Amino acid sequence: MPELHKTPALWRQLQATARVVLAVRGGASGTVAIDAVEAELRSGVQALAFQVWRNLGRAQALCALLASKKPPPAADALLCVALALAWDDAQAPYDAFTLVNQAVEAAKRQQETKAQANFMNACLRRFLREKDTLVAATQKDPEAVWNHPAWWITRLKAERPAQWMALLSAANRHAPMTLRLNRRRTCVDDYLPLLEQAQLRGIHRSAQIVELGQAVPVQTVPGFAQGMVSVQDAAAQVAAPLLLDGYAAPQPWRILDACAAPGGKTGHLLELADAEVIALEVDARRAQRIQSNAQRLGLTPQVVTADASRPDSWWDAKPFDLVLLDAPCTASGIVRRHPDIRWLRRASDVDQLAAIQKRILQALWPLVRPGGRLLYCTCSLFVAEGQGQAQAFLANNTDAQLLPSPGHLLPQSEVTAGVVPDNPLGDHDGFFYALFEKRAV
Ligand SMILES: C[S@@+](CC[C@H](N)C(=O)[O-])C[C@H]1O[C@@H](n2cnc3c(N)ncnc32)[C@H](O)[C@@H]1O
Repeated sequence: MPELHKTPALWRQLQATARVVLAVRGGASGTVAIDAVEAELRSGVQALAFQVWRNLGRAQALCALLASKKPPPAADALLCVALALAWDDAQAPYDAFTLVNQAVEAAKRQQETKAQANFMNACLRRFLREKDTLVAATQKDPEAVWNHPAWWITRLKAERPAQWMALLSAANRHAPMTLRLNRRRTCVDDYLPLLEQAQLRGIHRSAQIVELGQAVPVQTVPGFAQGMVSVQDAAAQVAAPLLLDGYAAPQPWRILDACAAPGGKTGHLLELADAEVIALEVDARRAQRIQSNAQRLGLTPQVVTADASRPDSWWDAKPFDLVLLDAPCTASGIVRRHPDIRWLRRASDVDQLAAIQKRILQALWPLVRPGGRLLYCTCSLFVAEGQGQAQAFLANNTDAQLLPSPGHLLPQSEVTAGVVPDNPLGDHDGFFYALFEKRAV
């Protein structure tokens, strides 16, 4: 008889989710930790883990009230998973009793938490009895209210006194699934009917941007396999046109996409321009993704695996017309898509990453030909990785001038003044853009 498809037991999913949460607490990225989950459990665990990260501040505060002594790491992670999923009836994927029963079952059935199963049972039963009082008691803890680490909240509050609450709320919402149309293969008029045939709602945002009414597995997006579309947030789609539009030097242009993997912006550049594009990436495994993404889109960048901050090791001394530097950053602007990031980062990462960004920016500037452009961007909300970086760069490089640039693209933003102005925009990730031109001598 054929085996009937069965959903894995919830206690197994909770065990795997707690392992993923523990891995991120230990410094692994959520994506890598979820990829390591066995295939049968993976999609369920991803949904649970995302919800846990969006509620982990509250769960940790509840855990501190319930357990006078912090349990060992594996038990603590499982306890936090149960509390994060059960504390709010409106969001809970299962009723609180089921979650508690299954979490205790999960604890009993694995070596690393077995010894704490009775203790966890006592904590979680008390939680069920006193839920409202306990939740109310966590209400004065900012980490519980905003579900971000305290250092992050403090930093955002200081940098954006008028917007920090809106930004933190936006970071806990779900992001839309946004497509970029490959204008070499389709256009809005041809593509929207394909979505309709697939019974998907497409919201037409611009010539190349279509937002889906609901997220679906990427393989089921019409025309994805045929390279008609890519999945890319609307803020990330600002990069290629910003760099290319209005650049008047004779073609073909020589373009460097530094820090290129997985190649989202490389593909966009090649969709828009007939140019020589060199896609540079320091991580060899990630560099392979540039190639496969470009292949799907029918594009041919030259992929080079090397360190952008060390041009002596890869540059052929031919200047670039245009350089796109999408620098490594805290990714604080894309936490709604990667809710683990806020728990992975440490306060010290901001300055460390800003120093790396500065080093790469300084190393690449001499590679731009006079009259050429460099677009600096990060998917960060923090000033040190955006406006601060751009201001320091302008102060240190008198041959650089700032062209009209969006500055910080903030979800839910209001306008504030500055050398690089903040930008008022709607529902997209947080990004920063500064476009520099090298004065012709
Ligand atoms: C923000 S991601 C780039 C995203 C990419 N531009 C896109 O649109 O798909 C930053 C990338 O820079 C790479 N990277 C970090 N340091 C680098 C360096 N020194 N040289 C080259 N690449 C680097 C990282 O491995 C990562 O793939």
